[in-house]
Amino acid sequence: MTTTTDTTAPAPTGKAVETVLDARGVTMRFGGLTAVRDVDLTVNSGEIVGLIGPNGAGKTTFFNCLTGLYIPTEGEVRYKGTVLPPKSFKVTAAGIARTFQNIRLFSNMTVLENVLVGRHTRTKEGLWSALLRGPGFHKAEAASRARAMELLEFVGLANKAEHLSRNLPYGEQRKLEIARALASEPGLLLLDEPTAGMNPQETRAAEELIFAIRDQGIAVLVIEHDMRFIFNLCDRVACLVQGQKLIEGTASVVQSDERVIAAYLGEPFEAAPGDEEAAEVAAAEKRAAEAATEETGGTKEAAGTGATAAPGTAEAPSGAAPADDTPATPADTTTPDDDTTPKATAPGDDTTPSSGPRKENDA
Ligand SMILES: Nc1ncnc2c1ncn2[C@@H]1O[C@H](COP(=O)(O)OP(=O)(O)OP(=O)(O)O)[C@@H](O)[C@H]1O
Repeated sequence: MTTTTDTTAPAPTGKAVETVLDARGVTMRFGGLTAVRDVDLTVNSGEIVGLIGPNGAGKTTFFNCLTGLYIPTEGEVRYKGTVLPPKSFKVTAAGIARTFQNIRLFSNMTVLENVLVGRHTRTKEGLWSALLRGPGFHKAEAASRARAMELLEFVGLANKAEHLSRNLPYGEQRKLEIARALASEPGLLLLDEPTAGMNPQETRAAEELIFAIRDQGIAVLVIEHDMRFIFNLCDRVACLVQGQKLIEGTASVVQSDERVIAAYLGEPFEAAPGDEEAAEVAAAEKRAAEAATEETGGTKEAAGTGATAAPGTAEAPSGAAPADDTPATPADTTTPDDDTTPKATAPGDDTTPSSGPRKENDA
């Protein structure tokens, strides 16, 4: 095993910085579509690195290339110096764990059982041992349960160990996914939109949890659309646009980059009316409608109905539930399904993310 070690910069812990993940020239093509093009990315020990980009930019595809779900068309991925095997369970065993954009828990299992499933790559007991249930099996099982409880304590779910996972609120299901990923004792944790569908309090708690994970010596690579979250959290951020890495740097460099702002928010439409103009139009329409009512002697109610409908205040689209806010279904943690199917979002889809880069952020 060759280990890539960069000793030029000391890690926060005082230890030498080690390159945990080294992705070089990763390209992933699906027929004629190049979802990821020649992307390089490293994650060092002690780091939290963010991966951002508009919908369809190739972030999840890149994650899938890192975790053995996809074999990159070109390029190479190394974990602590060793080229990763092209099988997701082997990647997990090597030391990379992940969570999914769409929660994938075993909904009919308890919270504790879900974490125990995550430990399978770290337990040596085989089929015969499990069937015969000898002393070795019981000892290993007790150790696994103890570790699983420790992890539930760590994420704040110990008091719900015996609950069915499907009964947990959404934010807690996401925490449970993280606990399950940690159960494989990874050196690198990949989080795909960990705060999707969370309220601000849950998002803040998730931020604290990820800092705590980093403090335990686990490097983190996180995809997120919530820019405030990502710029608060990450030591470094890389932005993908249409499969290519547009920029990589510290939060302050990336969040003030005009290309990132343009890619995320879209170029402002020059003639777009501001709030003031919209209010003026609304007032003018109201006056006109009132005048018309007086002339025709129509009812006040009728006038009000038509007149007060200011442009842009037409019935707002109903708050779309997060795409992954569906009850978790039993799924093999190593055999995901959704991520292997093409998504509806086209490359370059400029759907505005939930929040854009915030300059006021002091990250
Ligand atoms: N298995 C697949 N087969 C064909 N095309 C795919 C496949 N997986 C992803 N794609 C396409 O690759 C492009 C990148 O998709 P990907 O899901 O990686 O983007 P993303 O940045 O993660 O988007 P989002 O933020 O919406 O999750 C999209 O155009 C998508 O339709």
